[in-house]
Amino acid sequence: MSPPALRFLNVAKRYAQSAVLRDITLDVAPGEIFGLVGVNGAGKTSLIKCLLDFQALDGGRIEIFGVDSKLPAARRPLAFLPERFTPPYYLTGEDFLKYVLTLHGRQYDPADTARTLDALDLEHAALKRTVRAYSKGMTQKLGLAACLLSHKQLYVLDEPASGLDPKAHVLFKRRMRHVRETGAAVFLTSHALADIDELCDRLAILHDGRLQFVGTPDECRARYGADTLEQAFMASIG
Ligand SMILES: Nc1ncnc2c1ncn2[C@@H]1O[C@H](COP(=O)(O)OP(=O)(O)OP(=O)(O)O)[C@@H](O)[C@H]1O
Repeated sequence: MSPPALRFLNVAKRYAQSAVLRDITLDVAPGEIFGLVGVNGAGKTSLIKCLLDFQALDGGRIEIFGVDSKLPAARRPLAFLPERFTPPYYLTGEDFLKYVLTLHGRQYDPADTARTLDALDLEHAALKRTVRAYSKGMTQKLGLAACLLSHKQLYVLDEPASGLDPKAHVLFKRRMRHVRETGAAVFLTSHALADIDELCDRLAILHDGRLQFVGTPDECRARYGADTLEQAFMASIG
């Protein structure tokens, strides 16, 4: 049996004396879109930083396709979009994509790039401009394009729809479904519960450092006797 795309096993993380993650255990399957939700400061970005080995764990273990996430090789099948994506301002969009693809060990493919830009509604001419001239939404689209062009098996996206206009938002969700069809896994955070409901196969609610719920949106509503995911979320965080 193939290993999960992501496995968190009894993960614990503290900052000084303050526990931010306690006993987090969770699997994400290949071909699954998984959403992590929680109030500001719940620990979502901290969990992602632990997964990427940007921060050391205080307990537990994280595996990426069965490999300990502390090993650099574990992160090879993964593309990551940070919460505040800020590419080097002096590069053109095209230079940035070429640079990232080099890091991923891939050739720059103009046809693939054009398709990906269309899929995110980023005008092709923008690639010739330096990133300093980009709006917030354009910058976010560039970051998403860089991830998608890597054609990885796992996408870790911290608030990927942040700053996207309504059209790009719709196109982004369409693209995520396409990614799922290829068998890749997506682990994303979002504050937009409507997106989570529409897009995610399963979600986890992180609160007070613990997972309060893990399951499908329907299971979440049923668990809390709620009509909407918003109501269920509010009930889950008490
Ligand atoms: N490097 C750090 N040192 C100390 N405390 C930190 C550090 N990084 C995060 N924290 C604290 O850990 C808690 C969780 O932060 P984190 O950024 O993981 O939350 P989040 O769920 O991603 O929040 P948001 O939804 O606002 O992005 C917060 O209380 C934050 O202040």
